[in-house]
Amino acid sequence: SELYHAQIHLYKHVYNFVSSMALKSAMELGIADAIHNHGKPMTLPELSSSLKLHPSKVNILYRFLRLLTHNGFFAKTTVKSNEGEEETAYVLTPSSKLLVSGKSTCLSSLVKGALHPSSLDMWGVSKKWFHEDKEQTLFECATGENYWDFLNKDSDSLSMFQDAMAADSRLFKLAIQENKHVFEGLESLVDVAGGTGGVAKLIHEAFPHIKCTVFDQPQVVGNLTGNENLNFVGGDMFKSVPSADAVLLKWVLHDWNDELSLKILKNSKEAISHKGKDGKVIIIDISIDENSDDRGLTELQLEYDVVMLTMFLGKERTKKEWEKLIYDAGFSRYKITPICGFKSLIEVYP
Ligand SMILES: OCc1ccc2c(c1)OC[C@]1(O)c3cc4c(cc3O[C@H]21)OCO4
Repeated sequence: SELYHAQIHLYKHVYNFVSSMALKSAMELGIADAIHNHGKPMTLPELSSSLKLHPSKVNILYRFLRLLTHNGFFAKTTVKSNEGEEETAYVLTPSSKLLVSGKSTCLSSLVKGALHPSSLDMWGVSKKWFHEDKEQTLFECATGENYWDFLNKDSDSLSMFQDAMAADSRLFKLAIQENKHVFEGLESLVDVAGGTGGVAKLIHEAFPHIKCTVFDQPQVVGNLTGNENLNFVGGDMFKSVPSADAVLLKWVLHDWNDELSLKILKNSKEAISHKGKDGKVIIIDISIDENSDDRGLTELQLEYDVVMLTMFLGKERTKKEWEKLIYDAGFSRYKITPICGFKSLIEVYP
């Protein structure tokens, strides 16, 4: 009946957080690493002892694994025990392979950061946030400070955040390999808000002749040293951007509203102005396709939009919104290419 399905729909959304927290627990316990290192399907007792859990926790581990297996993070098979009996054993799936540490595809630090209390606790004041007249993020409403100020004053949170960004950047390696043409012909590139240089290092590896500059706030790049073709420059992207043949803006503009994004794009346009028509700005961000029939992808993109809104007063943009922003910044042409996962690569030309 309609009432039955409406209840399932509502209750499922109430308890989605349990699936998020079960995933977080799997990451914290290192379940994916244990199964990966076991080298073959792993039974529950083998997994429990590998995780050094107290025997009383074996059934708790089973209940978490049952939910995570149902959600596609593990799969069940059977193995023969020494006595020749069939035993249930667990194997990794493509999703839990993203939790195997040490691999370039490991996203554990993103799971840790995105599900850290500093990202969740703010939701306790959402009603107050909706009813106040101040324009501030939910994070500021809850903590009294801007998220970036919070990161810059708490080195553990800053390194947790940077580890998360670096994890996502490592996956960007696949995008670079699939889109070499975007970087060919460039002699220099400045990675704006490039943090600790994760992306610049990937570009430098793939294109050693490109002179890469990582540009971020002084307290982020201050004590970082590069090499002959990879250097770090401190500054304020809202004032000016160091000049180069190309400016890279990966996961930056979605942190900022249109007015501030326009400022960053105009400064980026200035930075490539010496290259005339050959200069370009490369934006890596979500481009929401409202006509997409991939409801799961759109749900993730709209969830990211609310995360950016509540933490940065930022936004994820639709294709039309990107077009308006790009033209308002004075650029003449752009090209959007979907890249690995849920983001797009937008080449913008003066
Ligand atoms: O554009 C930058 C950018 C890109 C992604 C994310 C950002 C900001 O903040 C929200 C987020 O969900 C988040 C919050 C975090 C974190 C990672 C993390 O990933 C997500 O580590 C600590 O807190």
